[in-house]
Amino acid sequence: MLYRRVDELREQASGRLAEALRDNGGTRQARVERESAFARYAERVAKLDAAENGLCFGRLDLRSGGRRYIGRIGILDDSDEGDPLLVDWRAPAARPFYVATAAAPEGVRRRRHITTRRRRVVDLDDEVLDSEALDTADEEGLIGEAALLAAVNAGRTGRMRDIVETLQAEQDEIIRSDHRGVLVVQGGPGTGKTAVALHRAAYLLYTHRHLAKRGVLVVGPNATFLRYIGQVLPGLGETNVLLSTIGGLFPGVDARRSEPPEAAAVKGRALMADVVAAAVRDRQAPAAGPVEIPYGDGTLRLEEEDYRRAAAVALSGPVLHNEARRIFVREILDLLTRQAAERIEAVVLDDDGLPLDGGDGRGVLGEADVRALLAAGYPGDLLDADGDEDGDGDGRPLLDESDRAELRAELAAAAGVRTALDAMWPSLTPQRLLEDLFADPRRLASAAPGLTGAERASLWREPGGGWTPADVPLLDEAAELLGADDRTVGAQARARARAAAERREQIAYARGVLDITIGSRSIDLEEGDEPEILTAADLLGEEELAERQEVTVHRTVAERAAADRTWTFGHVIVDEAQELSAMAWRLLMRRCPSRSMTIVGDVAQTGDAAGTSSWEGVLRPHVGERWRLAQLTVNYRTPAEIMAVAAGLLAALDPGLRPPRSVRETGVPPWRLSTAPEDLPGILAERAAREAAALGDGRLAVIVPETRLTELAGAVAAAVPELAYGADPDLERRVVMLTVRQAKGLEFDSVLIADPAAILAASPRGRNDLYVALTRATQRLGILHPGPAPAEPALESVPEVGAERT
Ligand SMILES: Nc1ncnc2c1ncn2[C@@H]1O[C@H](COP(=O)(O)OP(=O)(O)OP(=O)(O)O)[C@@H](O)[C@H]1O
Repeated sequence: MLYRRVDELREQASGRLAEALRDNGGTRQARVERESAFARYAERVAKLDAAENGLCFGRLDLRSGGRRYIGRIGILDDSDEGDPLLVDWRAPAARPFYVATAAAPEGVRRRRHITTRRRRVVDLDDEVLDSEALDTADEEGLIGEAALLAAVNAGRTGRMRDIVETLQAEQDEIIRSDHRGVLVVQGGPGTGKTAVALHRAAYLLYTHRHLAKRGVLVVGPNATFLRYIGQVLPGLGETNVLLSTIGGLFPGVDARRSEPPEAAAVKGRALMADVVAAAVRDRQAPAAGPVEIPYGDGTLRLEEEDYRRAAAVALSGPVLHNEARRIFVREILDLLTRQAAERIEAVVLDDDGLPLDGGDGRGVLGEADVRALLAAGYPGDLLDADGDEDGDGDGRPLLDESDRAELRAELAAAAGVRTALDAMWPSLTPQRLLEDLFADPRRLASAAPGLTGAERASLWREPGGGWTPADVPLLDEAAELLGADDRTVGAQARARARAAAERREQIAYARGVLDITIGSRSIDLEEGDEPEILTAADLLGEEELAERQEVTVHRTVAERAAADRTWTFGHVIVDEAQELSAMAWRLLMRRCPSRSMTIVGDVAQTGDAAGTSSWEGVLRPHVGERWRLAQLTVNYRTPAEIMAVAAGLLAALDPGLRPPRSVRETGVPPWRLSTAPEDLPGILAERAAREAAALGDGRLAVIVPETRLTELAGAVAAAVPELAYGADPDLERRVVMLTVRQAKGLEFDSVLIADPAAILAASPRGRNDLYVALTRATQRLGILHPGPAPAEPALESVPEVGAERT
């Protein structure tokens, strides 16, 4: 019945879409009508398509006798009242499906999980929530246990799936949290932090429609991870979302360069904000003695105190470097014009202030200059201006205003003046500021007195060669202090003129849409229509509607946001947030002035040297105490057998940390195998081939130390040709080789870890890294180590297998 209704709705929407496409009436009104209909029906069809699989997955039988179906979207019947046939999982009426228990049934008598394959119901699972059930209630407090276990045991595909069908109560609480500020979701590996964050984004976009206008930013640790989670939100019908790494958040910069972790760690420190600020200040008229500026065949001269005074004027207001430069340039040009004018006057006036006939070589300007001035018409003007005809030398300036303006313009264009200004106070892009800073140890020493010599040395590099992810927050910091440089200002002015013209058109267009929507309300209103679209016409002004049109007709919110460094988002989600440096947090906070953020992470999994070990330390500078912590405690990924090993490592990491409780056991213990060091590549290849064959359609990851990636990939690829590896490996391949850094946030049916001792030794956070590697598997785990097991009790506890078994 539901699919029949979906078909009807899709047919209606497609019919209208086709009509809009077919109709090519040429009047403006017709065009407006067509485009508006097109955007609306295209979106409707896309939402219906996204909901096709697993359309309805739940049923609530209420104690009051009613019945409610829960699904991916809301659907109304075709009656005049438009009664709900299917309740959207995000609607308040769906909530009991996720939270009702026998102890707190929330008016529910029976909860049914419905499993479908295509359009067929293939399984049902009922829970009766009554007092009898209370006696046998699941101590684990799991909701819809059978469906949940089926979901967590299912083979992986290399793409994250949504979990709307089996969300658990502690997850639902976070997803629907009405907390407006920063919500931190802390939980061990596999507790569904990523899943919860994405579902929260979908929930917020559904519940607070205005958020769609500013969009949601989802920040993840790397491109591979973003691709892994990339389908979840579109699959839930939400598209106003920008997925990005921190390195991707500075438009125009592709931060792919790599650098030693120590350099990245230095760049991530909060102190770098002061370094960048000092680097900018150092470019604002630094003391350098008198400045001589060649002009004509003489020189103009600025005393230090002159340009320092000009700098003080430029910095007297709250202005950015490049804006202040415009004031500084104005002041300096005033000074130079006065100086040049005086010299001209000194040349053309005699001691009594009376004009001479020509240059006599006195003053700074030579005869040639004076001849040039004469040729340019100055003396003619001078003589007139000075009332030369009566020869009274009445003290009025020789150069009138237009002469001075001309002289000023000439000075402004003179190469010598420009070079001097550029040296005293250059117009800077963030890129130029940082390139100059990193390339010059003296600049660094001046801007970064708080860093040690070795730390400063780690930052040194030649200009050019691209940017690293850790540079991006510094570029952003610099952009905040610099403002638009001269070239950008010109380009912006042109773009503004274009945008103004476009906007005028959009407003006219919006007016048309407004008229149509209001005028044809009764015709337009149909079941399944989002009521807010209709009321929007009553509530929105033309301006706002124009903005909406811009969104739907021209570019999506995500596209606009991606291209604009100063875009601020309605909500920001940060995944693997423990990896972010203090500087990255500063950047993110600027993107979200409302501080409406969901931050998910696990401090025990921090691998980045610049990463965090305490949420409090990270957040206090930005939100004080105004953040809330929510905890997830159940691990849906890693079976108990594997988690026992990881828990041992966690205890060694920090006895205060508790591992999450695994939701299931598989009966398959992890294993380890010791090889002769030289045999590791060969045996690893053989094991990978064997494991891949046993997995069928499942996914296998081989996690290796970064330093051995190339060597081991070569060996394994010889035995498993489909192996994916490299900078951005294809996770949909059945077998993939990854470093720990790449494996973060991902999961696989089976995992092989090669050379754990090298992973432990590779960084000061080696144990955290190994903990991450150990917790990637949903079913099976094997560890191969050259020589004896590393001296970690947790690893030693893993049963060792002979080379011939496993
Ligand atoms: N309620 C649920 N129903 C079904 N599957 C779930 C549920 N919660 C989590 N999962 C599954 O558990 C796995 C782990 O989830 P997720 O990747 O979100 O965990 P995480 O806490 O972000 O892990 P990590 O910190 O290791 O990155 C995913 O496959 C997810 O689909």
